[in-house]
Amino acid sequence: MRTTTIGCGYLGTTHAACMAELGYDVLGLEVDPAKLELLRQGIAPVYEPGLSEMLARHVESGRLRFTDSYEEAGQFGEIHFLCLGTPQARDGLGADTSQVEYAVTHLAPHLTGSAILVGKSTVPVGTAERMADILDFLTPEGVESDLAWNPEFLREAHAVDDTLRPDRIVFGVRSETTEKRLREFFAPVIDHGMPVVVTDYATAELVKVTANSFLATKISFINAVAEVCEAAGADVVALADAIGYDDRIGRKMLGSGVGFGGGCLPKDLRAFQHRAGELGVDHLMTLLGQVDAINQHQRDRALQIAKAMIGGRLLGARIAVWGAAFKPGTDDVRDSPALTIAGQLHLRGAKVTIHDPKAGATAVEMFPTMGYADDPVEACRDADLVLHMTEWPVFREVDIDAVSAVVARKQLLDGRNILDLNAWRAAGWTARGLGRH
Ligand SMILES: NC(=O)C1=CN([C@@H]2O[C@H](COP(=O)(O)OP(=O)(O)OC[C@H]3O[C@@H](n4cnc5c(N)ncnc54)[C@H](O)[C@@H]3O)[C@@H](O)[C@H]2O)C=CC1
Ligand SMILES: O=C(O)[C@H]1O[C@H](OP(=O)(O)OP(=O)(O)OC[C@H]2O[C@@H](n3ccc(=O)[nH]c3=O)[C@H](O)[C@@H]2O)[C@H](O)[C@@H](O)[C@@H]1O
Repeated sequence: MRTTTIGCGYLGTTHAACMAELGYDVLGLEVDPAKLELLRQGIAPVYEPGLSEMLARHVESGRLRFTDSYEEAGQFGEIHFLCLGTPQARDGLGADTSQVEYAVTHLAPHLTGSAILVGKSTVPVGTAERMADILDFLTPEGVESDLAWNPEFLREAHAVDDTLRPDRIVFGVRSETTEKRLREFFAPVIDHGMPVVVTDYATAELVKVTANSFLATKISFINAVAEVCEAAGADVVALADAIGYDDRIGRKMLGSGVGFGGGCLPKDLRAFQHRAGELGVDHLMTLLGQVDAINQHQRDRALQIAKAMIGGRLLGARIAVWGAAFKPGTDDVRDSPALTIAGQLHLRGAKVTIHDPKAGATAVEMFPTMGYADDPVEACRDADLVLHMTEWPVFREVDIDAVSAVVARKQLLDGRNILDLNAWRAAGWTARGLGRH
């Protein structure tokens, strides 16, 4: 069977390669010429563990191809996945759905046979209904079309595995025929006992933003508690372990530190906040606003602590920053706490040197004027302070003596509350976390 993936960024590239892995003939559509060129050569435009090998293999075999033509995509297959970006709107908190709307508008006139458009992008509730109206209006006579919303829950750094083995699938549909066809399409993924939730458009759209907002709330909650721990002399890591043993709470997403970033959690939280406001649900709007504010505050807090550690004067101070990606396992620096904090220090006159195992190139694109080093120890040469901002394993495994030998002052701030502070202290360092002993 043939299928298309419209929009080949972090989500779409993984989706396209994984659908080829499941045995489908896949055509990916991407409008960015630089990305398209890479994709056509079988090179992933983003770093994601396991993705580049899979992509190269399927491009080589011809099972996976790429185009920038909506006409070709419309005629290629009958199931079309919409993986377009939905960034935060330039003029407010809401989501910009123009890429999705463009795709539906340009794909619909070229559809053939009996086509289904399957939205995977994260959108404000009400978008699918609107897209279905556009689709109905633009579908050529004699062609059958339908729209489904199938939100995506994959995590970057685990994207391939999460796509091939998701923990649930949600289908927002308006017809049983479409549900049946989607179940058939996803049959290789729908494992025995894996929950499949079939629902309406609005619920499917809301499941996605609710899930991300809940995860964000957990993180902001523990970070707010970390500040209490700091004030009271308690340890937030031991606290999170203790509450996490309760199954009803769980330890996941209770990692404290500089907070959440990335291309999704922050913008989805804000878009949901905005939509809740539009729908007149003020309590939710206020709650989500607080979650966002607490998260932003973690970055300021880390900045203030860093400044205090070097005696209050950033101008001319040398600061090593370990990590640029918004989390380990990716080269994605969108709304990254590490890069935001590094950028702020740089703008205030500090000489910042960053090392990130995979996100160096994407970070340079965003902040070309900061310093970059090829390894964690080199980043620390002559540093007055080392900031651990993204918890790549290489930073946990670093040779403390080697770092001690190159720094100007032995000072460490662990912004992810994950390093063994006592080991650093034993080597003569002033080492601190956020809300931690
Ligand atoms: N990145 C992730 O881990 C996840 C993302 N999502 C959602 O999936 C959607 C896509 O996210 P990402 O892949 O991260 O965004 P992205 O920005 O990396 O990818 C979007 C891609 O679409 C392309 N594009 C833009 N306009 C186009 C058009 N008119 N026609 C064809 N292609 C076009 C862009 O050039 C880009 O490559 C968003 O709604 C996001 O919230 C959902 C779950 C996970
Ligand atoms: O919609 C999306 O794009 C995706 O957003 C998140 O996935 P992702 O952004 O890849 O990363 P997470 O692992 O959720 O981490 C998000 C941020 O929270 C931070 N985080 C995570 C966990 C934690 O305990 N503490 C914490 O600060 C991470 O450092 C990172 O900055 C969700 O986990 C996915 O289910 C969802 O599909």
